[in-house]
Amino acid sequence: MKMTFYKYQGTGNDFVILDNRLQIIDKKDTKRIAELCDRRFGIGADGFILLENDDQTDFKMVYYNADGNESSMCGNGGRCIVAFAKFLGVIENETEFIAIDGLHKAKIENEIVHLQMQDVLEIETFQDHLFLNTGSPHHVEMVSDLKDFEVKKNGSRIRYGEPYNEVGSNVNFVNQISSDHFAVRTYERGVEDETLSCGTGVTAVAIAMHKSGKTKSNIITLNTEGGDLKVTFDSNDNGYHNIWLVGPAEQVFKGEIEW
Ligand SMILES: N[C@@H](CCC[C@H](N)C(=O)O)C(=O)O
Repeated sequence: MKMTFYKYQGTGNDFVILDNRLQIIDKKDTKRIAELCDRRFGIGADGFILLENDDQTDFKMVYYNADGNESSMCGNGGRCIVAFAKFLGVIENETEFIAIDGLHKAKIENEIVHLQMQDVLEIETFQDHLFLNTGSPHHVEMVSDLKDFEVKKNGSRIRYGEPYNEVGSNVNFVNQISSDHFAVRTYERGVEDETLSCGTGVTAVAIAMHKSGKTKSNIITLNTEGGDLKVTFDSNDNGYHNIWLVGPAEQVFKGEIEW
């Protein structure tokens, strides 16, 4: 059967998105999803996303990594699916939708998508890194020379090493630019490579930098290889609340695939 697909990107993290409100897609077809995400033999993307109906919210987001496996939350994909829902006429400028990690609020202002992330109540602090879950698991480590840093080599070593092993973690390497501005490069599990940006990753970095005292600000700019994102939050003794990931999300092209 022929299906229309849409390609979106959010700060260079790119996704194939399909409208699956009629439940046409075989969601267990890992091989087909991986083929579509392949940059040489397919459309090419870091992830694959389905927009589906939900009884209680405006829509449901189902997220797969480029390897074809359903995974945990994708922040940039979340911003892109909000833009897609508006494009389809499913929402106007404000929404509540459901994803694998729970309910998300979002709004679109001047083409910029603001996505509310889950509260972060647990952060593990180690000598050279922090570990936290912002919808997806993230290892956050500061490095001195981010520009020339070997993200794929070091990221994959950490991702497959102790204590993460096969389940893995995404790995973020960070440089501080100013009191409230950081540069980030991320190795993503499930893509098994560096991506140009990771939304749950920059959210984790902003919170980790605040937790470790590198910044006192609760409005943080994150510079990724694919563009700038902002993360804002409130914090108290219990953790981090009212967390918002803010940035652009753009439809790049659409086409037809055989499914
Ligand atoms: N690109 C994403 C993260 C997607 C999920 C991740 N690869 C995982 O499996 O944990 C983002 O923007 O958050």
